[in-house]
Amino acid sequence: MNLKELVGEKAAEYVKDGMVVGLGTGSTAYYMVEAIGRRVKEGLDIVGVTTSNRTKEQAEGLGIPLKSVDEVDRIDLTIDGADEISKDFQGIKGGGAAHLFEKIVADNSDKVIWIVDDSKMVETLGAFPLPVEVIPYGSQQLFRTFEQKGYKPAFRKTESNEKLVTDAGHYIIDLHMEVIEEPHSLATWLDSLTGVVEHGLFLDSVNTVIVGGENGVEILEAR
Ligand SMILES: O=C[C@H](O)[C@H](O)[C@H](O)COP(=O)(O)O
Repeated sequence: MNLKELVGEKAAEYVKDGMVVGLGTGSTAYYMVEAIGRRVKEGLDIVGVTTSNRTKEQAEGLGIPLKSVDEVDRIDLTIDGADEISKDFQGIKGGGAAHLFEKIVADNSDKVIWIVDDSKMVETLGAFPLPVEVIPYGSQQLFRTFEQKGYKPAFRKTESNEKLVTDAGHYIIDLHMEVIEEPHSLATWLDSLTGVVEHGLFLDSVNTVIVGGENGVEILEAR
């Protein structure tokens, strides 16, 4: 079993009958969705809320009952992957371009679990490029603003070298900052920019991190 599968299966154990469960996106979340799908086939009674078209297709294929985020009062638990997690449990997400829907689902969840392998645990955020989801109209102007700040922006591209379009119809500009000393002030600044829909800084968001390493699974309580 690889580390992504290990943490995915561990996280699925947190899901109980009657829960509304946020289903994250990515190669690690994939295994969690598979594990929940197996439990649903065995009789687990839950409703899933997906965070991307990819996860929706996977969950539908597994027969997991689904509702949209707007059809539920509240989400009991969301399980998702992450791209980087700092010592104080702040995170970067969006490597799979799903962070807008993921943040909406996380913000409406009573509890959030992230599942990662230990290579994602870092001292300080920033080595992973920070995804910023932007409205196409005016996006070149935002690109210039990021360039002037020295953030080394790059539009996320598809394999055919087109600008990637997210599930919500936006572009992504990745910021290559190397080190993010003050994630909260950066988040406040990004939030203030017209045309920025959402960025990949998930601050004070996670409750529990399940980390897979060569010695097995470690469970870290963040808050
Ligand atoms: O947009 C994608 C999500 O934020 C993912 O959860 C994140 O990129 C981690 O993905 P993976 O488990 O594939 O490394």
